[in-house]
Amino acid sequence: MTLPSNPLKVGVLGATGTVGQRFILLLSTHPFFQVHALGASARSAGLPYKQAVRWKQVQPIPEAVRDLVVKNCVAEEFADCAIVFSGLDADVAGDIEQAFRAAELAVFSNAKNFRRDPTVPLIVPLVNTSHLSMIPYQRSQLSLQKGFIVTNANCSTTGLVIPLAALEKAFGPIDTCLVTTMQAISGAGYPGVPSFDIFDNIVPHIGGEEEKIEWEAAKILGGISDNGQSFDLREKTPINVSANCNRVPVLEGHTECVSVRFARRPPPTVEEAIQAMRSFTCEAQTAGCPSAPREVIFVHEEVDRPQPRLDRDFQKGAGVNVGRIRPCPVLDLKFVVLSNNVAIGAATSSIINAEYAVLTGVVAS
Ligand SMILES: NC(=O)C1=CN([C@@H]2O[C@H](COP(=O)(O)OP(=O)(O)OC[C@H]3O[C@@H](n4cnc5c(N)ncnc54)[C@H](OP(=O)(O)O)[C@@H]3O)[C@@H](O)[C@H]2O)C=CC1
Ligand SMILES: N[C@@H](CC(=O)OP(=O)(O)O)C(=O)O
Repeated sequence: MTLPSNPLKVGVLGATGTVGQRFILLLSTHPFFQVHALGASARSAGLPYKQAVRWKQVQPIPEAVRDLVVKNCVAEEFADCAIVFSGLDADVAGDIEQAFRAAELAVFSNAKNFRRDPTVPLIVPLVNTSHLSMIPYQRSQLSLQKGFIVTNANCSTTGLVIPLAALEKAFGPIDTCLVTTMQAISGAGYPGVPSFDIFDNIVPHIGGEEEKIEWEAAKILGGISDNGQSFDLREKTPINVSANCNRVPVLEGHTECVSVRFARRPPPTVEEAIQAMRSFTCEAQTAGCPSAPREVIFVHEEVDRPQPRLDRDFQKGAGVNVGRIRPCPVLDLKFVVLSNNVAIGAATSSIINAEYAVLTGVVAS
């Protein structure tokens, strides 16, 4: 593992948005990274950050970025950044991130645009940091020396696959998974869902969300071919996921009710599943990533937990909360997951991915 001798200069694209603001806060005290450049739309470019942003965080804007002038998202303006984090709106993220990669920049993105790309890793850092091994092939396909794109997953996918990974590690493949989400309004960015739609209400549709969860789980939980040139997408051990997604009047924290069936018979008991989740560890912890949670999965014993208001900030939102692990009379087991959609569901994941890339030499420090 290589610890950087000096802080690395990093850029944040979409710095004024919901995810961008979380990047700013997390990076302002980061031991490896120093915010050097901020990018957003033409509406914000040219303004000091404090003027461009509609700041919605509890903590004040960090001193070091208050007066940084926001730039247009063009690669030349970020040329001296070792890493660029992207919290860009998906409508523009595709072209911008591709241009940054072509300019030999290392891009860690929250946007959906490249998640299905056959050479782009889709990494939930508490599950599959090993997929970074695809980077040499991605670079070779584009004749690049340093540039690449790594994505992190949809926020609901992220909360789901972490307990699934723990269960699969202990008990082998899960073949069926039913999940019903209750997703916070911050997931829709700012200003997001109109108050008239969400106050005193539940909206039983989030465009494209169910398809993303159903597809992304297999890429994350699957392996990489022996030659390091393709993701296996679980062809040999299919994991069939069916998702129902709902927007609920919660500010932060996505809750998911999950039922699973294992390929192996007999399936694990509730006690065995609790033990597997509690003892689950990941490479990001072993490697010493500073933003990795101490406990990947915190299993609650109380019958009425996890709850978003009480549990979303546990471990700064970097791990996941699981509760109510119990037998399922239709499949094998069922449980509830709570993950912080703007932390491990977004900015924290990108940052841990970047920390791991630095520690393992994928990004030179
Ligand atoms: N919110 C969440 O929980 C999660 C979000 N994501 C993904 O992360 C990304 C950001 O989401 P979120 O922060 O919620 O979105 P927001 O709408 O809050 O922020 C979008 C950002 O994109 C910038 N932007 C918009 N248009 C352009 C443009 N033409 N050129 C350059 N920059 C532009 C905005 O800048 P300006 O202020 O100048 O308009 C703003 O900084 C999205 O792709 C989203 O899908 C992923 C996981 C979770
Ligand atoms: N769709 C998620 C947030 C999001 O932007 O997802 P994605 O990054 O997959 O587009 C939510 O509304 O809670």
